[in-house]
Amino acid sequence: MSAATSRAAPGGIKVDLSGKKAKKILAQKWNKKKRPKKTVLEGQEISQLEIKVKRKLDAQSVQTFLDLPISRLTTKGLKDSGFTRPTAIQTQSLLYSLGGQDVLGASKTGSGKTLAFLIPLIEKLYRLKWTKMDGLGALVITPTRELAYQIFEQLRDVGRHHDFSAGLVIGGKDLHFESRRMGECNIVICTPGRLLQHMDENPQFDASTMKMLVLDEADRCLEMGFADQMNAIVNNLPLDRQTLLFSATQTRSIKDLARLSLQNPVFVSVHEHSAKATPDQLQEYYIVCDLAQKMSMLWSFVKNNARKKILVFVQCCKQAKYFTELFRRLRSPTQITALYGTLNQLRRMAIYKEFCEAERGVLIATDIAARGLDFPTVDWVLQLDCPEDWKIYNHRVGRTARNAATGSALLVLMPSEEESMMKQLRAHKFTIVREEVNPHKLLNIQRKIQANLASDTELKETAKRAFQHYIKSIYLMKDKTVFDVFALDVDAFAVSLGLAAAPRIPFLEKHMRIQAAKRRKEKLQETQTEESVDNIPQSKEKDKMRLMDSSEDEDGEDVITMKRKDHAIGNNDSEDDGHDLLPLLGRGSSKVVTKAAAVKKALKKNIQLNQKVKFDDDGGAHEDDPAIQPKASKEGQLYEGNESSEKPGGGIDIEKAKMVLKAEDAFDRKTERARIKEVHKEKKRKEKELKNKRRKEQEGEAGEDQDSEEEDEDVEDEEEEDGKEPNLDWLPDPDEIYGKKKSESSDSEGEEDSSSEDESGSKRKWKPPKKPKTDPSKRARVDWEESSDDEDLEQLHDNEALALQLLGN
Ligand SMILES: Nc1ncnc2c1ncn2[C@@H]1O[C@H](COP(=O)(O)OP(=O)(O)OP(=O)(O)O)[C@@H](O)[C@H]1O
Repeated sequence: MSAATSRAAPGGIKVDLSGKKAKKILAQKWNKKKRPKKTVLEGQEISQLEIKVKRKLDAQSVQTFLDLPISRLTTKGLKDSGFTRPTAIQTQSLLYSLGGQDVLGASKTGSGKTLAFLIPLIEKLYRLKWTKMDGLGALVITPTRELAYQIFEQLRDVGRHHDFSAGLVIGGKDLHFESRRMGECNIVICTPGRLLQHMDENPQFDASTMKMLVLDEADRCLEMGFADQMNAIVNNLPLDRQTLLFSATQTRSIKDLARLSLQNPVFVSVHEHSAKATPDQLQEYYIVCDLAQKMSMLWSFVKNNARKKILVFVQCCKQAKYFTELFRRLRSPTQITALYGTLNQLRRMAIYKEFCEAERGVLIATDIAARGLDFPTVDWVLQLDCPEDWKIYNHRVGRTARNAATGSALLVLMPSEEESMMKQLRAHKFTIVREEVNPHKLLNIQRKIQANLASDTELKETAKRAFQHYIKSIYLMKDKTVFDVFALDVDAFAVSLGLAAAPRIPFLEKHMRIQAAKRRKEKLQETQTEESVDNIPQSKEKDKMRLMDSSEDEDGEDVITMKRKDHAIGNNDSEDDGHDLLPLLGRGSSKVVTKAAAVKKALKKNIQLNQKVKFDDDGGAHEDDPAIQPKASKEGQLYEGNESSEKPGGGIDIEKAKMVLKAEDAFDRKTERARIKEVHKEKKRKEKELKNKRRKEQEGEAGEDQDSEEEDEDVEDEEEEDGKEPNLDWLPDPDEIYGKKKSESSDSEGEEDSSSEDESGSKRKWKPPKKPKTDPSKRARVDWEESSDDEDLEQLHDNEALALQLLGN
């Protein structure tokens, strides 16, 4: 078999055939006299094989691959690769697939499904006497690049004595580069995304000749959002093909796909009646620990198992990246690497191969490593973060204890995840033993982490992103019975990652705001229809909460720490029902209840309103309820006197009420001004008395003249105050300015006005004072004055509502 990749192929496999030179070689080989001779031999064998496959074989009679109707070249390849006895799934499925039937196969992880579909694939093309010139004969679709690569490697191994060309189409390379090679491939192993791209953009892609389709881990392809595309792919392939579909987990979606793509399939489920879902030799454990403990837990585990080969699963790429970088800085006692989707392809492949070859070490990976990957001799699978569901759990733990080897798996669950996840796992026949964490054995590395982050801003950024992406991935999880983002102690989690405080999580804040708004709208609609009086105090309470909450929202703080049992994304309203988000989001407080409406409702029910108590300067309490206080203005008194006649039929004359309110306001203002004036007068009087007393003591009679002048001044002031309506306090103080100028004149002669005379006492011509350029205090005062009008207006509106109540009595 030749491989249409640029890699050198071991074991006599012919390598990359492309370009003019390759075509020339191909033509020469084709013309060699040896070729027809070989074809005659092959023809004879093929005829025998055709007869054999039609015979009904008993699975019990199959001990080795030689017992099966498999070509000599394939059995030789199998033997050379170390495979002599087929596994259960291989025997069971080969009995049908070699005969040309469609097969839907399921078996435990590591039980040899890859060979179960590769052998019939090779045999099919061989028996069809497929040559390089016949184009595409078989297509294998698999979810991840690593898995595609692994299948490709196994194909090269077992098919080493055949003369087919095979190619990997997994992206990461130029589309034209792949296009050229695809035209020369008899077998293409691909990921669904890249295959679709070729179908859409590569005119040379021709699947019309195809005879065999393999869907490996098809359920994963469907989960990755390729359901429609997968259906489109299979519908565009020739109908006279054979289709094989294999997975360790059979789901509803896979059965739907099988219905579409397989014709009269044979269902081969080897371990269907097994008491345990996972390989018998796999030991499964779980522990419960808090999110903030996970870091120490991982470090302790790595330290204690430094001689082992460990695969660690985490929730997202950023975590894998951060943990790896951090542990390297902390001088991990063993080699530590990370495998995740956002790495470039070459790096991914290099890491994958490195871990395959390693005897010990730690690989921190996301779920791209969960399916199908066959890392040899993994001792431990540690699931630091809970898997999405039982299927992912199954695939993850399946990376150890493969093909009769032993292995152990440890699942770390948070208290909020335990009940629901364990229920799910037990329902699917996973036998997991709970272990207790020995707190004394946990190595606390928090200080070390913090120290590292303090000296490395890049690492700190990585930690921040790990935090945010983890929260986001939990939030996006479908199964809200297991994953409750609001149950997470984010502050403690941030600290455990070495961060001083929890970074903001804007998407979550936004989500919560949207949810709150939605609920408010719903509530508004509800309360509009049922004006239940019993709701009044609640509404008030909720309104208060809403206001508090909105401010909290804006700050973006304390959003996560509150508990909530579910938080469906999108429109899953029904799930939200019955869960209490009120304390934070003001759920149900959506109706904006005006004061007037509240008062009306209260009055209807004779609810006693709270009384506002005002304290005067001497600490005396006065009730400030306008309903109790008598009207002070003329208009008010008049209105009060005629109150009963003013509201015929119990109605309220709002215009009149407003007018009375205005008059009352004006009266209040006047009274207040008079009070202030009185206070000033009193103060000045006291000052004057004091001065007089002093002067009398010091100067005797001479002080009397001075006093009378001052007295006059005071009188003037008072008169001015009496007469002035507008407040002119904001104007610059002329005394201050002139005084200043006077003192400045001596310092800056040149700036002095030419009209001003010297200090000899001659008259100074008045000039409007320059407005000080910056005088914040005064400007602030002007602003305040301006805004006070608005406040007055607001006050007016508030008072209006109170007046309504007043009038309604
Ligand atoms: N007949 C066999 N004899 C010995 N070893 C085998 C045989 N068939 C497969 N193996 C080995 O068993 C291991 C697991 O095989 P394979 O990866 O095909 O399992 P799988 O069922 O596809 O697992 P998964 O469900 O995880 O994808 C591989 O290392 C493979 O080389």
